Amino acid sequence: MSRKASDNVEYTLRSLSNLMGEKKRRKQQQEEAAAAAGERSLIASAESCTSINSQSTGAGDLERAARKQFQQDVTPAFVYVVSVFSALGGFLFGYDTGVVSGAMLLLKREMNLSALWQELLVSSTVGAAALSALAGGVLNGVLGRRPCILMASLLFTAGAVILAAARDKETLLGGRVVVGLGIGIASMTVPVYIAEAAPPHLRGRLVTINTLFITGGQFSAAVVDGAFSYLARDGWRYMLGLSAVPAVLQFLGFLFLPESPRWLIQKGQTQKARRVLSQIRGNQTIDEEYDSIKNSIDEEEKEGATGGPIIYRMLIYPPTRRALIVGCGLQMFQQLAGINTVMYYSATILQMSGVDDDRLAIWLAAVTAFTNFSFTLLGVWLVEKLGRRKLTLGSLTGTTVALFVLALGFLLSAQVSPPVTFTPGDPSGPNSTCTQYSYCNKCMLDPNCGFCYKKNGSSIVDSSCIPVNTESTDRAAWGRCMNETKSKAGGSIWAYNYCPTSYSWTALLGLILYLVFFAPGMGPMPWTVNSEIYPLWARSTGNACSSGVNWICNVLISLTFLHTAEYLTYYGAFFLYAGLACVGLIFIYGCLPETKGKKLEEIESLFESRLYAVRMAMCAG
Ligand SMILES: O[C@H]1[C@H](O)[C@@H](O)[C@H](O)[C@@H](O)[C@H]1O
Repeated sequence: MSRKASDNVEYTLRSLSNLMGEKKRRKQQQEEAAAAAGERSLIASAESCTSINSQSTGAGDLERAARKQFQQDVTPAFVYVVSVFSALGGFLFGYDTGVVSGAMLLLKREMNLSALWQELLVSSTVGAAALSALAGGVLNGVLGRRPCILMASLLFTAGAVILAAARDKETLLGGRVVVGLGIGIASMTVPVYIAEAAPPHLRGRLVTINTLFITGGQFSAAVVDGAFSYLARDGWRYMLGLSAVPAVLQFLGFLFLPESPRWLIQKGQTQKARRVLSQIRGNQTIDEEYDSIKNSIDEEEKEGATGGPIIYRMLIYPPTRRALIVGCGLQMFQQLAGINTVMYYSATILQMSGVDDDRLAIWLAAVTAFTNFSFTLLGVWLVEKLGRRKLTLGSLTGTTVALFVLALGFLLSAQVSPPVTFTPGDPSGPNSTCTQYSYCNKCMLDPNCGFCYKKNGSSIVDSSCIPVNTESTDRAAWGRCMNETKSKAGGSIWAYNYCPTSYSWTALLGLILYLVFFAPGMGPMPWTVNSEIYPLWARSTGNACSSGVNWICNVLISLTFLHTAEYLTYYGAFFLYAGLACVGLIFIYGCLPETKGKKLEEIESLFESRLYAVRMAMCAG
């Protein structure tokens, strides 16, 4: 692209930002310095968790008023443009991880995929994301944030094209790995980039927007899956290929967006860093911010003279070691609380609750994704009001209760599981285990069997356990439920993966409660907190490790869910997640400090030994 074209687009982006912010800024220019000074002293006074509790006092009112004034005065719209273009990486993360379940329904028929290949196509992306998130630490440190985001958008685009054009399953696998590599890099770079560009009072909100985009991507994927599921052929090509659109948009946008000023200062590119800082801070004076970043880098360089790989230096230096434990712990408990299992099995949970139309279940899964999205929006609003700590603790407490309700729902459903009342002759011979089960619950837990029944009013009659069709789980291998999958008046109903009981609403209640509580806090906070708790020299590596932990735990939970459910039953699996969430609650209560409103350069001190212990005791008290 020519220099002139690049200048034009940059000019357009700047004009867009100016249009949104300049007028108001000029009008209130004289008041800026006073408001900024007020903000700085207020931020300094908000040092400890206890000061957050003082919001109802007169000082709290004053703080709120000054903060509001400050935000109106000096937040240039350019920082929002930067955040939204970066968060397209989050959108693609959500879209590409979410779209595959709907695409798989069509793919497995058209490409005749075995269960192993289906599993491979889903988990190869998450596995590749784990690897590239870990590698992203080195890339971020060496190349900078901007080239990494550009690289991720290229990978997203290439992956989408490969997938849309694939003629065989091997090419599909290649495409899914390429997309996974993009997801991993984007997931660790975007939060860091936004956090480094944002002003302290907006940082939490802007980084949380990235998670809003992740859940927005998951919701869009569910809608696209629903819409293209009506296409008899090649619907999956559109589902998988459409992600090229936001990927290309992000690539083009990032050709004109700047590198992170903190990375530039670290690399000694001071003139460029100053230019970028003034670009993202508008007319606000940047000297103080520049000096504070520069000083902290100089200090880090003095302290970090010990040498050795960054991860080693992080581990031997107590503040960064503590930050790493907090960051990785948050990401681990986010996944161990089972979000992706709950999302993935939402259709099953909904079917359990009496939705016995497949297509309706797909659309209701979109409603689930929308609930996750809209409650993440609540998180965007709450993060600068409640702070990270309160929001995370409140969210995980609710999530734990919801997991108990979900488990209870499955338990009650298992206890009142309908019996098998009718055992038809088995054409596949006496070897089928399915026809030997006497209750639906046993039948449901065996992946090879399904429950075929009729309804007489509200009672279940003529019920049998029959092997599932090898081509599709939405019908039986033989017998009455071989053709009929839906409930017609007096017809047979095929229940795969669930049992029809009158307690299923409890699981539905658990599902709704889960999303309402998880989405505003446990969904976004692990990403947000990780983007801010490490000093600059350790930021890339810290985020690479914690994102890697997130993806590894994601694979672990998704791959083991079915086996866990087989050994422990469904309710056992959800009781296990609830137990893990309780452990997470204790961990977060004891270790997560409040970072709201602090400059990135101040946050390291929160993890210094004596202060850390005192602060954590104060927060806990
Ligand atoms: O923060 C996100 C979000 O909560 C998503 O819904 C979930 O699928 C991801 O695994 C998680 O990292």
